[in-house]
Parts: sequence; structure tokens; C-alpha cells
Amino acid sequence: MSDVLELVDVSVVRDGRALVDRVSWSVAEGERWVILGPNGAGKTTLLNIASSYLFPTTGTAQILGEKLGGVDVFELRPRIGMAGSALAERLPRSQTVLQTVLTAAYGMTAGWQEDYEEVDEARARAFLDRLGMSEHLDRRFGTLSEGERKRTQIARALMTDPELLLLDEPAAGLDLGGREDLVRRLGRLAGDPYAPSMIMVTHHVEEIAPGFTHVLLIRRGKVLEAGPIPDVLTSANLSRCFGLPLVVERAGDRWTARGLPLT
Ligand SMILES: Nc1ncnc2c1ncn2[C@@H]1O[C@H](COP(=O)(O)OP(=O)(O)OP(=O)(O)O)[C@@H](O)[C@H]1O
Repeated sequence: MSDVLELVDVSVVRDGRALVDRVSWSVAEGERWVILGPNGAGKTTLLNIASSYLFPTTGTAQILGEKLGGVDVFELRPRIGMAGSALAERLPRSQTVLQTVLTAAYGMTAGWQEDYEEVDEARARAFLDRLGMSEHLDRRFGTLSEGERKRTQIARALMTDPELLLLDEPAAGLDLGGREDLVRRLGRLAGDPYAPSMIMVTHHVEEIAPGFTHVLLIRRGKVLEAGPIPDVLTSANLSRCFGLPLVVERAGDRWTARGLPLT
């Protein structure tokens, strides 16, 4: 299997501080990765490299077979789907849900004046249907609930038929029902052999959907462990990652974690 992402000894340094510190990591085609770690660990920084929006200070990053720095990122970016709050803030609040997804086919966050192809509209409707948004096609993006907004963004990210899908905290801010609904939908996507390779950033093991295969644990910019979920997601590793004693349990195809009581 070819590598979708390959980071070799990558550091990102700002104001003399390494936000990501000598990270080597590879993601093979078809794998579904979770990046897990505490606030400020460097998760979004890693995702920003994977999306080609951030270049390493040192080390090399190869995305979809192209080396960052040696490729026109404007050719690379349409091959990568992204959903996260940074992008959501750039989406016009007055556009409808259908328009929001459809504009992705043309590589834009705005602009409804284009002549959209019927086939693109059919695709946009199909992705929105898959994310449970069919009832809301004509709603304005700015009026959606947090959960509806997240699901619209994922449909939008899939619109360009990406080879790599990046999800930055897709379940953040959702209530229990919203989270579980999203986890089920992500599980279906992760289990689809035709779906792109995926990397999802999260703070919570409860948000790991069935079908995700690998996890990278990061703390203070350094990778603690990376590999298949059942091998890496242990109580000892998660305790080290979050800096307090934690018990991780597997319940069927889901995960939970809780802190030990203070003595
Ligand atoms: N442009 C920047 N200049 C300086 N420091 C930055 C910059 N961008 C991020 N940081 C810092 O780098 C560290 C890693 O940030 P990053 O957003 O990658 O963490 P994260 O793991 O995604 O955190 P969170 O879970 O809180 O979203 C943080 O301490 C953050 O304050």
C-alpha cells in the first residue's frame, strides 16, 4: 500500500518553541487514523501540515506522494477534504446547506453565481443524505445547530472526492445524541472501502468511531505512540498522554476512558 502521508523528522518552530517536535509518522492508503492528545499538544498543527496549509520548519512532509515544498499546493489541495471549525468560520452564513456543499466542487467557500452541473447537485444531495441532512437542504448555514453544521461540513469535504479526509474535532460541542449520531455516521464512512483515507483529531476516546484503525498519541509536540488502536490505546499509554491515571476500556467496537478517584 502506498503512503498517503509521510512525515520524516518534522518540526514546526514558532518563537523558538517546537509546536511539533521531530515527528515521524506515516499513514498508508485506506487507514483511518485518530490523533489523540491534550489541549495544546500539537494535534491541529499536525493536521495543518497534512492539509498542506502549514510547512514544516525542518524535516520533510510528503502528502499523496507529493513532497511539500516541491509541489504546487493548489493542485494538491483539491485532493484533500477538510472539515473543522477554522474552515466553518470561512463559510458564508447566508448560503443554504445545498449551496455550501455544492461550492466545494468548484474549490470555493463562496460564490453562487456559477453554473452548477446537474451531476454535481446530485452528488451534493447524495452526500447530504448520507449525513442525514436531506431535510435541511434549504436552511441557511448560519442558522444550523452545531451538529447540523458539522454534518454539512463533512458532506462538503467529501464533495471533491478526496483521497485524504481530515476531520478536526468533528464531535466538539455536540450533545450526547449529536455525538452518537455523528459517531455512527463516521463509522459507516470509515467502514466504506471506497471512502478516502481518514485522519481525525479528537480529545476523547468515546469519539472514536468503529472502523478507525490506528491512533497517534501526542503530548507537548512529541509522538508518544502510534499504531493499531488495540495495541496503542492502553490505560498506561493514555495516562502518560494526558498526564493523570486513566483507565481505558473497550466496549464492543467503542472505547471509554475515566480517571481514577483521588485518594
Ligand atoms: N502560530 C503560532 N504561533 C505560536 N504558537 C502557536 C501557533 N499556533 C499554535 N501555537 C501553539 O502551539 C501549540 C499546539 O497547538 P495546536 O493547535 O496544534 O494544539 P492542539 O493539540 O490542536 O490543541 P487543542 O486541543 O487545544 O485544539 C499550542 O501551545 C498553541 O498555543
